Amino acid sequence: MTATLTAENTAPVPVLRVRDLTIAIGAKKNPKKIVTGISFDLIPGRIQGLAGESGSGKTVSSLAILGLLPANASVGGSIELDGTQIIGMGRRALNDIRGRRIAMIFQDPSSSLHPQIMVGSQLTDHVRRHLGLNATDAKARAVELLTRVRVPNPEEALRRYPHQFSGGQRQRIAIAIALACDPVVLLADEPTTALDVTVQAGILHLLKDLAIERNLAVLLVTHDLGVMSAIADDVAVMRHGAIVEAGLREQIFGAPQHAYTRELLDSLPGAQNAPSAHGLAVAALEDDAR
Ligand SMILES: Nc1ncnc2c1ncn2[C@@H]1O[C@H](COP(=O)(O)OP(=O)(O)OP(=O)(O)O)[C@@H](O)[C@H]1O
Repeated sequence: MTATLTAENTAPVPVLRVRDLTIAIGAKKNPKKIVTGISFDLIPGRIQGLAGESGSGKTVSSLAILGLLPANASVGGSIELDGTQIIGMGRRALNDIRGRRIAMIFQDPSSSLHPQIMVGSQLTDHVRRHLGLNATDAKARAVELLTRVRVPNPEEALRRYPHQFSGGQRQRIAIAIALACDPVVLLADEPTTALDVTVQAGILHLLKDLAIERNLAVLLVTHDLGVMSAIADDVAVMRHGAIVEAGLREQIFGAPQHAYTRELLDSLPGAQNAPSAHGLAVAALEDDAR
């Protein structure tokens, strides 16, 4: 019998599935509802954007994926990594997933870098701990990673401290550490918000390339629709803890259905020409390591 190719069996398989995620934080008697039932998939090689104004619940949602919410948070729904439920998982199992299978980069790269430890040790400690490499192989891996994220003079960079690099280079180093153990999911929370626009474009370009070449499923959390339009493949728009609209980037930017999405797009600088003419989108494709 010949197999029939249907839309169903050719659909990409998500590596991470979020279903009806609810998050409340605070005292048991009167918790504050922060996320009210969101669903999305992360697919290898694709960038899923989570957009929305400040306070809409984007960061809290991504922290839930890492099991990093405060102790007074209650989480409902389902978050499955390759079919394994993350919600309610024990601390040991979560620690094993964090950094190894799911990595994260933040707005401030310094928060993932220790200020008093040389960049080389931070990278090699990470791969030695998680991958069990010996010192020589760990160093080779560190150089390879710094080369890939385009930190200049990688051998020398290993012996420098984070403060000796620019903000953009620090974010590149944070990305190298995040990728050190070949994660399948990368959570990127406002990864370029602290950087100026020309540097932003280089980092966005890098994230886009890495997603494709490593078949990495990326969740890009940002309030900045310019950043979103530059690299996201799929976009979900959040408001007050709910997803109000989701779809392909072209649909969301070209034909937004929800009034709130239109409002956000109208508030973009140069909105009358946006989104395709947005400077970042163009710059991200043209720019190189800066
Ligand atoms: N530990 C906490 N305790 C209580 N409330 C919290 C806690 N962390 C976040 N919140 C609240 O949850 C809501 C969503 O916050 P979140 O940081 O997810 O928003 P966001 O969409 O990522 O916005 P931003 O871009 O400003 O970070 C906010 O009202 C915030 O005050």
